[in-house]
Amino acid sequence: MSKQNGPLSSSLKVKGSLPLLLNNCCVLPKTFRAMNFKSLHFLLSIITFFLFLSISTSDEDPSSSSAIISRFQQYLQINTVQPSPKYYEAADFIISQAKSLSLESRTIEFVAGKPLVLLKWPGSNPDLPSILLNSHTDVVPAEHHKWTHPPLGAHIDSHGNIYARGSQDMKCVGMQYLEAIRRLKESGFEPLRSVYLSFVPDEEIGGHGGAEKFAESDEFKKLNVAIVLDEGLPSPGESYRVFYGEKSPWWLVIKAVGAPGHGAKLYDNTALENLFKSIETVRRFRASQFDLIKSGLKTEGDVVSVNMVFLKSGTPSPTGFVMNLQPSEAEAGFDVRLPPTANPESLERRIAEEWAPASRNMTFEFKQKESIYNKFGKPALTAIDKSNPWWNLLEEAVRNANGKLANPEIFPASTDARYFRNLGLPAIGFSPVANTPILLHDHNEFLNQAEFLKGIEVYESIIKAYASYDDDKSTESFTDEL
Ligand code: MET
Ligand SMILES: [Zn+2]
Ligand SMILES: [Zn+2]
Repeated sequence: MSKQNGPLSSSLKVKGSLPLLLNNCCVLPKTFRAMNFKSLHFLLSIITFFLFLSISTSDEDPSSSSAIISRFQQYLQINTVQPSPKYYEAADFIISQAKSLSLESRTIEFVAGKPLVLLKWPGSNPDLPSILLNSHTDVVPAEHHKWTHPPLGAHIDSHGNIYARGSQDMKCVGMQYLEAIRRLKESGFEPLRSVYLSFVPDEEIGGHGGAEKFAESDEFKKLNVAIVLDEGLPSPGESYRVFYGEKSPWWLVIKAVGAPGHGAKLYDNTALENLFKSIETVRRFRASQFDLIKSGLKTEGDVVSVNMVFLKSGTPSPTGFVMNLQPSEAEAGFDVRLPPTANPESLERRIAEEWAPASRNMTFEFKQKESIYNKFGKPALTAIDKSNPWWNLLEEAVRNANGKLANPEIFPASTDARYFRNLGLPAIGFSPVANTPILLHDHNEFLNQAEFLKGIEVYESIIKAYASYDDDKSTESFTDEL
């Protein structure tokens, strides 16, 4: 099920040849007098060679900004687009990064063909609970022709914006973790607690073959994790958004049936008429929830969101659809998300009685339906007060990196963090990306390279604070009290 990825290897660092070059320069005047033209030419060639070597090797310095950005681009260029992500390419890339950082690595396949890469930076006190930095390797599809730059190209424009699917969601975070560790190692920092990094598959299709199985596994138990960090959202402003809970996805399909007939005939009880009545009811509910946000009475994280994501009906023909036949079946799909404060029973009643009433022969099914409660029957929320030392450490660490946290929120969509919160573990959603429009799942997703680099410093500060935190009571209160 799981395999080690070979022995640890130390990082290979190519240094420039500047000292040698300077030595050459210093002896130049004296040597010059004693030289004929041929040997002078020879000496100049050598100098030019070392100058060239110095410039070209400084580009290869793994800590340089250009090397960091180029590694990010490489990861973005790997096609991990759902529904056919090239997971092994991503795994190979991550393992090669781990080797260059002397991190231990392991690949676990909870589902065949869906590797999860687990990296470890061992702490000096293995008895202390560990830190888990989670990120998903898959990305959602893109409509290539609607992008200004190809979604797998990682093109950098004149403003330094890197265009790619996954640049915000969430290959950026995976790479920022690794680059922060690179910097910490270079600074000589040694963690007290072990730091694990999990690169998981399938988040974008529910996480069932990835984080869900991982969180339930014995392998996970053995890691003795105290705190999980996972993705957040970019912040359009200066302050970093941060999340302590999230909405639960209910992916709902409503089905209508009705009498078929001539396309020219007006009659009652057609499938599409029945479906339209439901769609109108859902639309009114959606507007009522949205109005609560618009009026300022509630925030995005407090309301139920519902959006229609597909409509399916009609009788196909070689030229499109048959135009003079009213279909006998129709269905619509809705992405519904419930905040932790929702009343799931009341929403389910609403669906059965108003959105898909049996009185109109309507039926419904859930493609996904997750509880808002953790396994202890309590809302799956991470404490954001003094009772949670990890929260205070995060606030302080971000401040130390000259960043500011916005007020903590409920994540409006879903992330793998929910599988860890379900265990009663604290999990914080945080992407250190500010001054950036939110373009997750949108066209032209991009991230500015300067913002990406700044985020590495923020993680450096967080990982340092977390991995140094010396209190073995840090997990006790989280398993059953939330
Ligand atoms: N992160 C994705 C989303 O929120 C997939 C989550 S699975 C419900 O849509
Ligand atoms: Zn994501
Ligand atoms: Zn996503």
